[in-house]
Amino acid sequence: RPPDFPPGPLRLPVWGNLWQLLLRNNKYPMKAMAALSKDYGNPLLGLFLGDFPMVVANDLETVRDMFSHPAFQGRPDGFTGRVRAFGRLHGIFFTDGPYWEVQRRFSLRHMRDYGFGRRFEKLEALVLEEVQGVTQLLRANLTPHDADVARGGRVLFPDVFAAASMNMALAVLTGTRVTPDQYPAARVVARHVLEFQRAGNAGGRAIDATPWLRFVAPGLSGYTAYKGGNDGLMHFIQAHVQDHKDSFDSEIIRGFCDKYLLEMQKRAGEDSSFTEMQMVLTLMDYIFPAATAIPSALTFAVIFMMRHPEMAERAHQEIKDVVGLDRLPDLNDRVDLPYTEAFLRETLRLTGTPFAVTHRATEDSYFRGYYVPKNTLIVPNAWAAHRDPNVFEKPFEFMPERFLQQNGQLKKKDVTVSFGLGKRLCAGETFARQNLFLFLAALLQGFRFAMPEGVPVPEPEEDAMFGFIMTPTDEMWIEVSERR
Ligand code: HEM
Repeated sequence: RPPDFPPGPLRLPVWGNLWQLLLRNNKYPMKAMAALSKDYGNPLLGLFLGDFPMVVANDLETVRDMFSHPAFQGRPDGFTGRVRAFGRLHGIFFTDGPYWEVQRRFSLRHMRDYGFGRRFEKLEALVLEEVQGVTQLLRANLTPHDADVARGGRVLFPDVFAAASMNMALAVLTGTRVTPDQYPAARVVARHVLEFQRAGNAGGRAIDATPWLRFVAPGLSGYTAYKGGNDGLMHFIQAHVQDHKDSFDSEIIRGFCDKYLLEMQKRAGEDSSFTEMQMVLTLMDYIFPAATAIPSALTFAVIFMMRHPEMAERAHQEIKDVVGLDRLPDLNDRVDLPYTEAFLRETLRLTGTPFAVTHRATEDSYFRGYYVPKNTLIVPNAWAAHRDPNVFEKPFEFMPERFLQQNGQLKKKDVTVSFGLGKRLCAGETFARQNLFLFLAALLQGFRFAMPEGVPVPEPEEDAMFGFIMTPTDEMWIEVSERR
């Protein structure tokens, strides 16, 4: 252990402290880390993942400071990032430094033109069409293309949201959408991406410590799911890119993909980071959270609706009073629906990304008086931060009202870190929050949900699946009834 490194257990051979984490809790590494941090009486834990030093923050204040530390804005250069793009680092999630800055800034600046990250009537209308499509399906107005997600009065979650959610991102990225006859194929892609999400996240994975595991145990190490999930999405995106290249017209820019092609044309001959591979990975980075994080968060919200019917009822009444039942809630209603918004925030607090996405120290530095060498893995344990008893009363309980003032209005400040903080803040936060709200409000307005007889309602704290994001239990067929 380096001198002045944060406290932690003895480093063991091969996997370093992964052994102790697995012993402590082999299902949820974020819980194992929180428990170890308690043992050492310190919110900051110093561990080793194989040969990599790793520093983990385990309470809200330390997590927030960690996110903002200027030396902690890198990403690990490891197996997880490189395997996505044939051994190179591309895209937004897994890059850092000037390359990442240029690419993140370019994507956000130009995606804004199509409504990403702001209010934009055209995109909002399109999203509401997608919400409408899902509510039609939930009302059992089924088309021949719905058989994979709706049968016998039951609907498959989170898959039911996948195509609609991908369409919202495609509207910005390519200006196209998947038509209902292509929904089953799009849902297969989203399933692949879900496997990718579940296989990922340095900080809990043996394959990051010992990449050779993929040769010995490709299935068990998560390699097959990770690589398969990535390749499934890559083929989907590459087909879109090929279509856009074939029909490209610099006078008619249909979305971010065309903007990127134009930029590549402008920079032809230059040694620049604007390459086709970077474009493909950027599109993938914006579509994979849309295909999985939004459907998973909505499914968790449905689970909380089943676990707390009285709270679903309260939100329903709020929507009924403000919007009525004859039209879908829209973004203008958002400010008048504080309980619905609080329901969403509470869902994200208790689910979401357990470790955000692992960061990397880009130089030797000190944090909270401890030495953190360059290239240390930086892990903000958001799971623990969101259960910090010094900040959240009854932290394990689902209590939307914790986000409300006495007068029922939303609290001005939201201290949670569901989307991270600082320079690496989730690039899709506004887009995600807006669209999650629109879908959730429609679900609360129009429907009740129940597990089939004899099947218990899941308890996310015990049975959600770990990965980059927490995802709901697999194969959730839920009974849906319409509110009248
Ligand atoms: C429930 C929904 C979502 C949650 C909870 C969420 C959360 C997060 C978190 C915690 C991070 C990592 C922040 C960090 O490294 O410190 C992140 C990164 C990111 N998110 Fe999201 N996200 C969601 C949806 C979306 C959506 C819908 C998109 C795009 C359409 C998106 C795009 C991104 C991108 C591109 C990054 C990488 C940012 C970077 O490395 O610079 N996210 N997200």
